[in-house]
Formats: sequence, C-alpha cells, structure tokens
Amino acid sequence: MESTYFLSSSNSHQEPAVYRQALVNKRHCKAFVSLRSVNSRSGETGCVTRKTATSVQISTGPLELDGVFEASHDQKELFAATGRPCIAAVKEGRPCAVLNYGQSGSGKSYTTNCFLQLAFQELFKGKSQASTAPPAAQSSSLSDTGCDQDAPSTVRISIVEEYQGKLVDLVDPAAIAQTSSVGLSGHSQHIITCAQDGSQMVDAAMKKRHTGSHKLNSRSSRSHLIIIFHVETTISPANAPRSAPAKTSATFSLVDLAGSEKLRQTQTNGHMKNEAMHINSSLSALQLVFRQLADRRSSHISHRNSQLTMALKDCLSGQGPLNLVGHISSDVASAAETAATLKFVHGARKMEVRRSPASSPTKKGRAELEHANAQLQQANRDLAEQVETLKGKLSSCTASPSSVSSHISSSLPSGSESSTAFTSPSGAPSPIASTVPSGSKSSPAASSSSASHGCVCVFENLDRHIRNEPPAVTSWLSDSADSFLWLDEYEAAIQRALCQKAQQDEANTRICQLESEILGLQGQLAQAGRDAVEKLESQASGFQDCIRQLELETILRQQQHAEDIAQAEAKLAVQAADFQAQAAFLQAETECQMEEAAADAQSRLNAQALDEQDHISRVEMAAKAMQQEHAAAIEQAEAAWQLQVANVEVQAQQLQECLNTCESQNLSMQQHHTAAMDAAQTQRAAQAAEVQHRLHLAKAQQAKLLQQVSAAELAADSRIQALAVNMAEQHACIGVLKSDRSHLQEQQKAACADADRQQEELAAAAATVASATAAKVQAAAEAAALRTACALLQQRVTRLGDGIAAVTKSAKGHLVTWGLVHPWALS
Ligand SMILES: Nc1ncnc2c1ncn2[C@@H]1O[C@H](COP(=O)(O)OP(=O)(O)OP(=O)(O)O)[C@@H](O)[C@H]1O
Repeated sequence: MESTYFLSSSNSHQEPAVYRQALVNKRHCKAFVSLRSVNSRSGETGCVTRKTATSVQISTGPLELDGVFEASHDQKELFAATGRPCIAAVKEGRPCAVLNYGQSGSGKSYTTNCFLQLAFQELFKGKSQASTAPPAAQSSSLSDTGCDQDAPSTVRISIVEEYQGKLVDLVDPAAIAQTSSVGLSGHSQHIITCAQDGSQMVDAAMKKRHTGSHKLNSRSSRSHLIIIFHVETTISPANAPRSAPAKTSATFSLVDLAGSEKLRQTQTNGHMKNEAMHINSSLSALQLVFRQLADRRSSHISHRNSQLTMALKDCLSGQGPLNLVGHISSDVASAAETAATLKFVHGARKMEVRRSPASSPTKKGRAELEHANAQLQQANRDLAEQVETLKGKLSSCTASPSSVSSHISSSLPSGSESSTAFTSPSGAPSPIASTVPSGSKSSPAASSSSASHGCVCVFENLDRHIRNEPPAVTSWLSDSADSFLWLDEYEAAIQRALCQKAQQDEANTRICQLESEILGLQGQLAQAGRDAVEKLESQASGFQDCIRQLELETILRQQQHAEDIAQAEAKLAVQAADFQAQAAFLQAETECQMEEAAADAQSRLNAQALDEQDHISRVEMAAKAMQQEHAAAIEQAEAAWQLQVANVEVQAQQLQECLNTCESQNLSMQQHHTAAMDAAQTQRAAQAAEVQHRLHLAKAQQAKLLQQVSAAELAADSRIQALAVNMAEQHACIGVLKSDRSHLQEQQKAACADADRQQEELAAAAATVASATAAKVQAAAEAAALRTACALLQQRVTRLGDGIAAVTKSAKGHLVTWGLVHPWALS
C-alpha cells in the first residue's frame, strides 16, 4: 500500500496559521502592467508608453515594474510571466494568486479569460481528453500520463464572486460561501479533469456573474470574481527529496477585480451607481491592505474592512507568489485612472512577507496550539508504528508463489516430481502446470504462512481453469485420478492456505480499518487544527476589534484631549490676561499700600514722637510737680519749723519775761519776806512745771517734725527712684524707636532728630531732676541746719533750765538765809 503524506502546505485549511506565516521579510508581490494603446475616447494617446520590458514612461519619467506587456498581443507572455510561476508554485504546495486590477474597460476580464484557458492548459498539460473514469481513478491516471512528472493528481475549482459585499458561489448557488478569520470557506469545489471541463464550468459560471453596461464598457463586471484552483500534486519519488512528503495541496487564485469607476465617467445611476459605490469601497479596502502590507510601520492589516480582502487573505499572506497585473490605457482621457493604477501597482512592489499581527496568535494561544500539535504528532507516530507492525505481520503472512509450490512439492509423495504430478497419465499438460514452477523445490520446513499465497494462487488458477474449461479439466482429473493420491494432503495444504488467506484478509481488513482510522484521525487533526486556528483567529479578530475600538477611542480621546487642551489654553490665556491685569492692579495697589504704609509709619512715628514728647513733657511736668510738691513740702516743713522755732523763741522770751518778772517779784518778795516766799516758790514751781511741760511738747513737736522731714525725704527718694525707672523705660522706648527708625530710612532721620531732641529734653529733665536732687540736698542741709538750731535751742533750753535751777537754788538759799523758810521745808 502506497503511503502518502502531505507536504507542509501553506493551505490555510490544512495547517494552523502560525505555521503558515513566513518569518522573513522579503518582497513577495510582483507588479506587472498590461498596457492598452487605444484612443477610443479622447482620440489622443501617449499619457503612458512602454519604455522597456520592465518600465513605462510617464510624464514624470520612467517607472520601474516587474514586467510591461502590450495588451493587444502579449497575453501569453503576460501569462508566462505571471500565471505560469503561480501554477508551478501551486504544484509545490504554495498558495498563489494573480490579481487583475484597473479601470473599468481596461481589459481585466479579457485577460482573466485568457489566463483561465492558459492555466487549464498548463495544469492539464499532456492530457487532451477528458477522462470518464471515476475521480479516484482519474487521480492516478493524471499522474500516470508521464507527460509531466509533477502533474496535479487532483484539480478542483471554485468560482465565487463578491457582489455588493456578499459572496456568491457561481458554480453551486446552494453553497454558502463566506469568509472568516481563516479566509474563504463554504464554497463548493468541483473536480475537473481536463481543460475542457474547466472551460465549460467557467463559461457556465461567467454567465451568472453580475454584469452591467455603462459608458466605458458594454459588459462591465459589477462584481469581483475569484476563481480558485485547489491543486493536489503527487510528487514523483525521483523529484522528491528523500525525506520529503510525496503529496502537496495548495490553491491558486485568479482574481478579476471589478473596475474602479468614476461615476462622472461611467455616467451610471440608480442601481449601477450603488454597485459602483460598493466596488469602489471594496477596492479602497484592498488598496488599504496593500498599503499596510507595504508599510513596515503598520502593525495592523485591515482585512476585515471588506469581504474581498477577507476572501483574499490567504493570497496576500505572502507564502507564495502574488502577481498584480495593472491594466492601464494610454488614452489621455484615462490619464488620472492610469496614474492611480500605476501608483497602486508600483506601491504593491514594496509589500513584504512578514508576520501579520492580525493573524499572529497570542502567546497563550500559540502555546496551546503547539501543545495540541505535539500531541497530535505523537498520536500520528503511534498510529504509524501500528501500521508498520501490521505491515510486518502482513508481509510475514505473504509469500511468493515459488515458496508455495515448494511447499506443495514438499507435501507430495516421495519421488513424485511436480512436473509429473501435474501431468496427466496421457501426457497431457496440466492446466495448472504454469502456475507451479517446475523443478522448484523448497525446504519442507518452509512456513505454512509463506506457502499460503502460492497455494491460494494455485487453487484460484485451478478454479479458473475449471470454470473456463470444465471438460478439459474434468478429463484431466479423471485421467489422473490414480496419480492424485496426494490430493488429500494437497487439500489439507489448501485448507491451511485458505485459513492463512482468511487471516491475511482479516489483517488487510484491520489495516484498512487502521488506515481509515488514521485518515479519520488526520481529519480530526486537521479539523482540530482548523478549529484551533479558527478559535485563535476569532480571538485575534476579537483582539483586533478591541484594538480598533481602542484605537478609535484613543483617537476620540486624543481629539477630546486636543479640544480640552485648546479650551484649557484659551482659558489659561484668559486667566493669564486676568492675572496680568490683577498683577498690574495689585502692583499699583501694593505701591499705594506701600505709600500709605510709609505715610502711616511716618504718621505713626510722628504720633509716637508726639506721644513721646507728650510723655516726656508729662514726666517733666510730673517731675516739676514733684519738685514743686517737694519744695512746697520743704517750705511747709521749713515754715512749720520756723513757726515752731518762733513759738519756742516766743516761749523762751515769755519764759525770760517770766524769769524777769519772777526776779522782780523775788526782789519784791525779798522786800516782803515770808508769806510771799511760799506763794512765789509755789508759783515758780508751777511755772517751772508748766515750762517743763511746754518743753516736753516742743520736743514732741520737734520729733514729729523730724519724722515728717524724714518721710518727706523718703517720698522724695521714692519719687526720684520712680523718675529714674521712668527714665530707664524712656531710654528703652527710645532704643526701640531707634531700632524702628533704623528700618525706615528717610523718615528715620527726622525721627532720630526728634529722638535727639527728646534726648536733649530728657537730659534737661535729668538736669532738672539733678537740680531737684540738689535742692533736696540743700533741703537736707537746711534740715541739718534746723537740727543744729534745735540742738542749740536744746542747749539754750538746758542752759535756761540750769539758770532756772540756779535761780531757784539761790532763791531758796536767800529764803533760808533770810529765815523766811526753814531748811527742812525746802528739802
Ligand atoms: N487585449 C485586448 N484585446 C482585444 N480586446 C480587448 C482587450 N482587452 C479588452 N478588450 C475588450 O475591451 C472590452 C472591455 O474589456 P473588459 O471587459 O475585459 O474590461 P474590464 O477591465 O474587465 O472592465 P470592467 O472592469 O468594467 O469589467 C471588451 O470588449 C474586451 O473584449
């Protein structure tokens, strides 16, 4: 049984997308131009000309491309450059595509039809007749032609159009063609076995394609046509590398895009206008995808913008050739469209194969996928081992005819030869002799299993001969009845062989079952892969949607932020203007306030100076008042003292007068002797007691005056101390004022002058206080003088007392002497 393995095909329906992504950046899109030199509309030509085989001349200079062909006669060359490499690639298992792009009426459909015929020829090269055999047989027959070593074993075709955003299967309308994250799916696939088949199918499908008539094209395509060739190729062993798989599968897409239209030029209305809008919209989506694929900075490919780009996702993946044919006209009236087509086609050359973020799975998804793949590969290996084991068992059950015959020979009676054993006694050749090689002997020990196949062959041959030629065999059997004594043994061998054949059939059945299981598992593997891919792609599409949503939100937010920033800037400008105005106002206000503060400070200083002056004047007045009070007190004290002194002097004079009177009376009494002596003595004693009393009073008054003087001195001292404290406080205030004045420059001078003036005044006050102190000293001196006078007065009083005592003693002596009084009366 021939084992077939799929190559690592890039077909999206057989492998996860992660393995389909090429990792190397390289250019994969080639740009070609099909130039129609017609002047149907404007009558002028020459807006573009073919310069070389790979460049066109336009107004701005030459434009390099991968190939430039004259549409009128170069269709085969164009196909050779664009279609044939794709056919070769699809046979190698790489997906590829040819896209026809251009203005309406530029010849895209014409070229597509030519390409189809040429592609069929290329695919079925060497096979001219359609085979009537069933597909399985066709597959083998295609590869067995020997014309093309790698001719496709199976070619299936799908024809789908994208019309107004919907996909339509043009071969089987019942099929629901749709796109998903893995590309196009659900479309019908139809095996074709020859170019004729393909042409008929395409012709039938083309009749169903949406077309319309407008000014530029009487049969204008109103849809994008996608013709997909699903090609499976069995590579001959000679071509296949030793370890390479032997079968490939891939798709070749031939795309006839609807023409880009300017409504003004085509002059379409109503329904066709709608169609044109859809066409232009999907072409714009395609252009965007091409631009994104050509732009390395672009991280997102917008396949989902249209059904067309979704359906062509595989073709654009860059795993196989992508040939873009731009159809242009040299008509000057089409210059704008020609320029646009050239720009698009030329820009597509920059497209590079790269990992598409749109299809790249997430890390987690990739890990899951790789894990699942590893498991599936392990299961595949296990199954392959089982198959190999069963194959070994089968081969051990299989033997060559020679071994069977030898086994049969060994089973014959001894001495009998196989050649005679199968020869009739009449010498007629045995009908089965040819099945048993003569003279072949094998060891009797040969296994019955190795003999089984030979026995079966012999038996089948015999059976066939019996059925085909019954009389000959019957006669041969009857003639040889005696010679077939070993028939029983032969029958036994046949039984054994049949038994082994049954075992072999069973093994074959088991192998078939296992193969079908393998196929089922492979299908499951593929399905699991597809499911996983689909899941990942759906996740990726979800992510894309999220990313798009986020991008949209980001753009909206950016716009909102820009607006906010503009508003904020406007507000800030207004606020800045306000602030400036406020700052100017505040500055003016501050200056006014400073001026006012300076004026206030000045006035306060002036007021303080005035207050100080008032205070000093008050202090001075208080000092003056105290001095006056002190002086008054001193004067009062002096007056009181003088009054007292005067009183004492008066009393002393009065006492002197009394003494004089007493002396005169004493003289009179001396003249009148005894009676008057007692009365005079008593009177003198009473007078002396009164004088003593008055002296005592005078002394008390003197002491009181002395106390008053000392109290006045204490009060004066305390007043002087209070004045000194006040003066110290005034000095402190002056210091504070000085420090304040130091901070105020110009005003300080006046304040200092005032302070100096106040200082001077204070000095004057101090001088006044000093003079008051001097006056106090003087008063003290006067008090001392008063005290001295008092002492003198005391001495005079003492002397007066002594005189009085002496007078009294002399008077008493005279009285005793005179005998007026007895001495003892005087003691
Ligand atoms: N190379 C050519 N040789 C001769 N005739 C041509 C060639 N190319 C186009 N034509 C003719 O020009 C006409 C318009 O061509 P075609 O329908 O292929 O244009 P188109 O690009 O497919 O237009 P649309 O986009 O509107 O479908 C057809 O009648 C076609 O036969």
